[in-house]
Amino acid sequence: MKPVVEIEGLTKMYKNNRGIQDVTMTVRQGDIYGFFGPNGAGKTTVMKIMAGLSRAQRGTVKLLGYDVAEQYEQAMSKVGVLIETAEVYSYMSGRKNLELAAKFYPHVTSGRIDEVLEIVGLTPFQHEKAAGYSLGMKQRLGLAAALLSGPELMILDEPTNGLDIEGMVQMRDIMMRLAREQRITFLISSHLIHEMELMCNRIGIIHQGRLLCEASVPYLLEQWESLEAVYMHHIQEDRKVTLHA
Ligand SMILES: Nc1ncnc2c1ncn2[C@@H]1O[C@H](COP(=O)(O)OP(=O)(O)OP(=O)(O)O)[C@@H](O)[C@H]1O
Repeated sequence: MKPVVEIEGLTKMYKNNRGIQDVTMTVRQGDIYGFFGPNGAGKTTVMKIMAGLSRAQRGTVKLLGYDVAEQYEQAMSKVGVLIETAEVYSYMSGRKNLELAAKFYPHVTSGRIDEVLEIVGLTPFQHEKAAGYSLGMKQRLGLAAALLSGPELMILDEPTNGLDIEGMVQMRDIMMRLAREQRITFLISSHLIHEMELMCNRIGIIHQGRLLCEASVPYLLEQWESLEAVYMHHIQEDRKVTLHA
């Protein structure tokens, strides 16, 4: 499978000496790649650099073969992004929010807005003000906005964060259906390991700014009882290395 995301040696350290160090990872076409790490591990930092919202000090990011820092427009042309919580104008209806987002894409038609509303299950609520939407509905509206341009790759930072069980299941079902039926590749960050186990075929584990492991989920589950066990093993090994360094 050809790589859709190629990240090499990505480093960005903030003044407080936190950040990410030498992160190298690969997402292949058709993956639902789980980018797993606890709070503060560095997931958002990596994703912001990927989306061109922040600059790395070292390293490169290629999306669909294009370097984000040097060929930004080509790199992002088939990429949908949802970083942190969806930006939703609550005084507008769900549909009006999408019409506003569609202005960034000259080729997006009103028919495409109908399609994405249908995909995320918001068709019956499209004319209601977003102020009355639940958090899950707002996240699904954000997902719809990210889908407008018909992306091949979706970069989603904690898309299920803060959702209740029903909201999580709905979001997960939509993403898995899009991957299966529309062959969209997903890079999804989360601090919920069970979510990753249910949804992802590959996983990258980041801890304190460093990628500790990248592997296929079925391969890991042949050797370990759960991804939680994989994670605990890797952070314990990492602590030993840090202790002896
Ligand atoms: N602008 C900033 N200035 C200083 N430190 C920052 C800044 N942004 C992030 N950090 C620090 O860098 C580290 C990585 O943060 P990041 O937000 O990328 O982690 P995360 O894995 O996305 O965590 P979370 O799930 O809590 O969002 C954290 O220790 C955080 O405190």
